[in-house]
Amino acid sequence: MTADPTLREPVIGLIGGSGLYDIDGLEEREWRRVDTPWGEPSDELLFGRLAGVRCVFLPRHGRGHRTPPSALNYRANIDALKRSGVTEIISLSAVGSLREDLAPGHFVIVDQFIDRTFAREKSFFGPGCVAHVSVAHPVCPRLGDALEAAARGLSLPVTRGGTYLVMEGPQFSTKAESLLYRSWGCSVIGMTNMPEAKLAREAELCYATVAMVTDFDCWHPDHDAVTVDQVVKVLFSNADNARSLVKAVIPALGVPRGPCPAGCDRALEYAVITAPEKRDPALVAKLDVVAGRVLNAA
Ligand SMILES: CSC[C@H]1O[C@H](OP(=O)(O)O)[C@H](O)[C@@H]1O
Ligand SMILES: Nc1ncnc2[nH]cnc12
Repeated sequence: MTADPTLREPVIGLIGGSGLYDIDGLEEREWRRVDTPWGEPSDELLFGRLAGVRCVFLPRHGRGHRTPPSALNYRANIDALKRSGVTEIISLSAVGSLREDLAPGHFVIVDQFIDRTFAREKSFFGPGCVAHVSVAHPVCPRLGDALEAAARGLSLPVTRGGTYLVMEGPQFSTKAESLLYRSWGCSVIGMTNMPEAKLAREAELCYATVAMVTDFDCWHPDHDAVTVDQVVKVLFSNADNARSLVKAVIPALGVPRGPCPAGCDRALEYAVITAPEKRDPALVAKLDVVAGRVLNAA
């Protein structure tokens, strides 16, 4: 407990992408099933402490990598993390590079996304309770600062800022698509960070991604096509660096925190537009953990 009532003990949520199905070094570790009104999360969640700081880890594709990007239950994953007490989420994701200077092994702390996904549930809200949150700045700068400082402290090759193009997949891009995304100024490409980042914002959770480059996608003259074996080779060394990064950043994030300076934890303040008497009680009940702060306010 902290003496100052305006400060909260942070609980760090970690979403592990391809190649990251567990987190070592956790004390008091325990895998626990978490039920949600949105269905099943990708797997049980791993609870524990790193350097005394409470952490909750979720392997995005499940242990053994069972679920492809389009079939992930992003709503259940974010709800499960929030109902486990998580206050901020660090996503660790494999990506292809769309820039010559971002070679395999490079980490990019992205600050923007272009969402080209089309076959996913993208909101907790809907008929009976309509809300529109801002995702103009989808990444929490406070988390980005902490991740950048930790990565630089470890001398990891890291770039702060960049746009992550989120494609539907599961196939990798055509060369024409890859060239198009480069012409849009995108830095990296992957299949999972949307709607994850949008849902984290709806759930008023700070969110940041460490995009870990595994390949040059197919635009690069020296890399004709992406293959999983090529990706996997880099994935495991990236995963080792990601574990070191997590260990380095957690103590910095573990100090009692006030409100998010960027307002991530108040994203719903003016977002719900449906008149209280017109709201669907069943949907409002489902939204209890995600949006109870604003929906249940007197
Ligand atoms: C195995 S390469 C393709 C796969 O990896 C990335 O997923 P994640 O963000 O969970 O690391 C990419 O988006 C694809 O889903
Ligand atoms: N080139 C690529 N395209 C989409 N997702 C990826 N994940 C890793 N590499 C990727």
